[in-house]
Amino acid sequence: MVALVPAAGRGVRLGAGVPKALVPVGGRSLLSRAVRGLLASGRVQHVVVAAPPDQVEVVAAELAELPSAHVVPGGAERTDSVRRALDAAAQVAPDARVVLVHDAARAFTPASVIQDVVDAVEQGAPAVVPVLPVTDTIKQVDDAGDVVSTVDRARLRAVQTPQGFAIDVLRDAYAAAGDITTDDAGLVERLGGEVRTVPGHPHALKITTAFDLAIAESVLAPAEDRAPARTGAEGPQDAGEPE
Ligand SMILES: Nc1ccn([C@@H]2O[C@H](COP(=O)(O)OP(=O)(O)OP(=O)(O)O)[C@@H](O)[C@H]2O)c(=O)n1
Ligand SMILES: C[C@](O)(CO)[C@H](O)COP(=O)(O)O
Repeated sequence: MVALVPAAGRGVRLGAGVPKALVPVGGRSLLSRAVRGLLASGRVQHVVVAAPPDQVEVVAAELAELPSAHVVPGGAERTDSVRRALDAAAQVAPDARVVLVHDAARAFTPASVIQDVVDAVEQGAPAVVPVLPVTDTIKQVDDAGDVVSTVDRARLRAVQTPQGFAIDVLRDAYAAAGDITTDDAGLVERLGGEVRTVPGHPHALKITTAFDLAIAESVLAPAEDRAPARTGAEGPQDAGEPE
């Protein structure tokens, strides 16, 4: 089993000043956590990471402890990064029949989600995505931002990663891809391919904004990695800090 990890994004919405994949949470980068999570699932033997093109050596050093992780330069769009990793997978894992595509930004995805996706592909589904029901009311608006309608959310799902594929299905989808898409299963859909869903998990959220990062630091990072809680015995706090 080979997993592709697109990690070449800049993280503009996070605004951390470094590529998002290299942002640490609890002393370990999002990328390192995502790759270790895939390997710890017990279902992934090889990982191909698409790094920001100017950070390939930095990313390789970040993953140096993980000999099953390989690093290639990513591209301008997520689709370009996945395509480059998929091409490299032919050398890294030539016998792989199943491939996962997993955002570095979904660094806290539970092993059970990874295992469920792999199981569904191995049981014959050509493409599998983990999903969550939409919990907010959804409205469609016009160009002015005025509400046009309220969408029936009963059949809406928010899509996470890892997304799993029979590797030939993903190769065919990328060979046919004309435009960029926001997810890989979208390319399979365009070819009329079947895409199955399995339950996702709130912890598999995509860390996109500073708020998401705060959630990761305070809730998702293992307790031993978190900054110690204040006891009140540390002495005076910074001026201006709320009591
Ligand atoms: N050219 C790109 C753009 C995105 N990604 C990866 O795709 C995943 C999902 O993208 P997103 O979370 O939107 O990351 P960014 O593109 O970095 O975010 P932003 O749009 O805020 O810059 C991330 O792991 C990101 O590194 C990638 O490999 N190559
Ligand atoms: C692949 C993905 O994470 C599934 O939700 C998502 O589509 C990525 O989209 P982004 O706009 O590039 O963050």
